[in-house]
Amino acid sequence: MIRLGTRRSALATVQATMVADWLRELGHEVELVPIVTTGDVNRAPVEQIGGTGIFVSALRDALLANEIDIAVHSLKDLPTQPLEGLAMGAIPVREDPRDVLVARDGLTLGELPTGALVGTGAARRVAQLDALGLGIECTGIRGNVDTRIGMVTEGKLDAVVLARAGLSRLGRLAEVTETLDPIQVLPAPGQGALGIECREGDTEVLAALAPLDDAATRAAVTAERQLLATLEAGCTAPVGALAEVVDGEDGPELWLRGALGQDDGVRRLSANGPVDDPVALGKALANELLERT
Ligand SMILES: NCc1[nH]cc(CCC(=O)O)c1CC(=O)O
Repeated sequence: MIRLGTRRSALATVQATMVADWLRELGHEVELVPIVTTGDVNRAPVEQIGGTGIFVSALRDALLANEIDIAVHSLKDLPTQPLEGLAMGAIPVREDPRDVLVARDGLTLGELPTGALVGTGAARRVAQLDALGLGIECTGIRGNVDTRIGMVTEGKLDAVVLARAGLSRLGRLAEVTETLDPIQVLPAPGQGALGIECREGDTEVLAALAPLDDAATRAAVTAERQLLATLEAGCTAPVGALAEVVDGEDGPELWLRGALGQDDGVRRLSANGPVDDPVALGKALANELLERT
């Protein structure tokens, strides 16, 4: 029996159930174990509670305490620093990594009037939206997907920006009014991907998870997360990144784009590298972003 730890939110539950179903299809027995994290209990802005890891610490503690065998994380919420004793057993095929707009009256970003109120507290999204010079105003919000979309439906906000992957998993893509082009808004490093953690050296669980891993997704998110780590930033930093395996002249290569919000605007750069060294690519692009500042 594999004990799978999950947060109780609708999105976390859907994600955990997906992973449980994949494992069951492979012939494993799986039990869901609900875990409450600081991020679920505390309604204050994420930046104030202490940033990185507030949604994952309790899950990781439960893994180390042998109360659960695997933890399913949204990779974008997972700190880049590896934790002693834990291993990333699988990174499954990623969902569409882009951000989306859910606006009143079916509006797109360019159709929002000057002064429109857009709900998002994420520094990455605020920096990139400001850089577009649309005259819209970003305001911080917290709460689950339902609460956020509700603020648009109830007329308290003109729009909210969310991860497409979350809406897709919750079956709410119909409410999307525009999918944001990464040329304008780069997603958070790891957005749309799941990270399935287990205990290091737990060979049975590692073997069970291995078939769920997708090499291209792992290469892409490794480059994105290395960029974030080299910038010494966390999930609350104004950093966007998106890597993809693309067809190069001599076969597949990794293409990484990065955005760094600063006082005077957003800096963007991109670079290509070999698929088998995503860490070097992430470091190189991060250093280039820093050099130009
Ligand atoms: N920060 C919360 C969070 N963590 C993961 C997702 C979406 C799913 C994903 O990116 O895998 C979301 C919601 C959002 O940003 O809209």
